[in-house]
Amino acid sequence: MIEDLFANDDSIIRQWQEQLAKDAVVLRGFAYGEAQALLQHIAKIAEKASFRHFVTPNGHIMSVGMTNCGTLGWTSNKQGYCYTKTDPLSGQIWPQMPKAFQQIAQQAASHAGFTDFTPDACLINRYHPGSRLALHQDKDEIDLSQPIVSVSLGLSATFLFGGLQREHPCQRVILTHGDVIVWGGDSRLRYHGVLPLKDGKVPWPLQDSVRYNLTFRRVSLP
Ligand SMILES: O=C(O)CCC(=O)C(=O)O
Ligand SMILES: [Fe+2]
Repeated sequence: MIEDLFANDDSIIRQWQEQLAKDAVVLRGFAYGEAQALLQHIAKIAEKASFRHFVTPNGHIMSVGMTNCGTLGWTSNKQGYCYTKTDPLSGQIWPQMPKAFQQIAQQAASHAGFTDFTPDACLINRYHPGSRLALHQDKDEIDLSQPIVSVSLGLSATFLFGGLQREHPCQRVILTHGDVIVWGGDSRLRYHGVLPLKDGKVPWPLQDSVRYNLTFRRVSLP
């Protein structure tokens, strides 16, 4: 009864955890309280390093818009995938990783049992309805001892979380505004992807039909 009273009250942050596999967990609502600040930082970063659609090595234009912050940024072109210190569009170094980004990433990682996570790269993904991310492994990082921390903001998405082989079955996980997934250790190289984004209710303070995802990585060895 009491719960029903608060069911539609967005000022109450509900947080819980769901274990997906060994060393992989969804932290529901973990970034909800920081969401507005994170979105403001994304807008500032995009003023310096705008969202763009990378071409994959096989010539496909990605439907997800991407940019980066941190000392290294993930890029793709016909030659392959790599991390660069500068933005190939501007020739400038990538925007600094905001403190608020580092904090939420470190807190989420340590909540999931990975202490001392020190990300040096944050890939920022922007999805519009219809955008998708094919099943892949995050394996361009030299340091695979640290986890991936992935923060979802905006429209809900269906995240596919598979096994260590592409053919392994995938769990379908609905990720909503403020959810965080952490995967590392034995799960670090699990395949994952995002189904084509559906339009839906856009959470405050966003106005457009959009989903952002912050993916924090440790690329280089400490
Ligand atoms: O958008 C997501 O939830 C996943 C993003 C992802 O897998 C990546 O950037 O490598
Ligand atoms: Fe990924």
